[in-house]
Amino acid sequence: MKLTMQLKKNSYDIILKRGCLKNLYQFANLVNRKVFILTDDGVPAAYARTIADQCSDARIYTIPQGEGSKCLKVYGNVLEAMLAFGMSRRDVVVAVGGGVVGDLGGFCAATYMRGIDFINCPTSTLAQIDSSIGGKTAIDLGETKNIVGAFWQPQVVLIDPDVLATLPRRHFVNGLAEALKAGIIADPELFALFEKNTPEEDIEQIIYRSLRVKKHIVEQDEREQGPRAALNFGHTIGHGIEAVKGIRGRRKNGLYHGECVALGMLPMIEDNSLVKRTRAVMRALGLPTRAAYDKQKVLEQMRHDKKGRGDSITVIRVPGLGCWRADKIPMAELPTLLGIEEE
Ligand SMILES: O=C(O)C(=O)C[C@@H](O)[C@H](O)[C@H](O)COP(=O)(O)O
Repeated sequence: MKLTMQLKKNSYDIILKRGCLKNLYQFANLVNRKVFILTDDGVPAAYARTIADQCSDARIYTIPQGEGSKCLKVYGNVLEAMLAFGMSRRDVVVAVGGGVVGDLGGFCAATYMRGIDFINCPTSTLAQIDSSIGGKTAIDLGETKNIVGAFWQPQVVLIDPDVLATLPRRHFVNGLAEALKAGIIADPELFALFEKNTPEEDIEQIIYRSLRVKKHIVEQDEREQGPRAALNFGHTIGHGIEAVKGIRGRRKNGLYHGECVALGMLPMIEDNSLVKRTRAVMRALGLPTRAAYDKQKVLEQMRHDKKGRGDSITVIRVPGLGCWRADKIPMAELPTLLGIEEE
């Protein structure tokens, strides 16, 4: 299956095909240029080697697995390794890994020599379903998520669902939260696939339909000036919980990104019967539907959300399945969203 992200001069193909990693050379120029392959130590090394074998001059650089690598220090280390490899403006960065590798690799490509080519080969459910397309690249500052970054679209995205077979179950399910998000805001049939509760069997359809939702929204609003904010459904509270509970991979008992997004979506659904159905899907998948966290601290984090403007913030609400609404609310109303009672 192929989708094309139509963004005028930034357009690119998204290839979704079992076994496609070994065919990257068919979609991108990997010879007569340096190819810097970024991966992490949780990704089977064979995937990066499969890419390297198709290049005339490749360097594999492996970072520690986990959100902790989306930081200034690792970002600097990667840039230094790119410079030491002798990379020029005509060379390319290939990310082979999950959301962390893609976000960091994309940001390195966006900023090295003011921007060089970037290719994304996502290997986690979350990255295949969501973060590998759309051009958001970023690192964190301390606990504040994605606060330093750039919009930098890839040249091509190669999605091989076969690689998901090596993921631990919890990691696999984590990414499905973003697909559930896409279904809730824009694709009732995708939501129905989740109610069937056979995600392994339906994974290609789940990935395809989620990417289609995201593509459609990004094409209307590449730089999140308007409707792209819909993709942030669940993230205002989700990023806050992530910062406070700690993200798994950075903190031992932390939660994964998708798990936090799942928790963040529930309070934003206005239709009670949809809340019940969503909760049932989440339980069946093994996503959390409740968690204990310090609400005041989460609130503090929510004030840093990129959808905030001074005293107000835009939040995404879902009035019913397949639709959404952006509401600009005063920051003072955020406590109510978290169920914090006014004094
Ligand atoms: O691509 C987008 O736009 C999204 O909001 C997708 C999100 O699922 C994703 O987690 C994104 O990285 C969050 O972006 P941020 O702007 O809230 O940092």
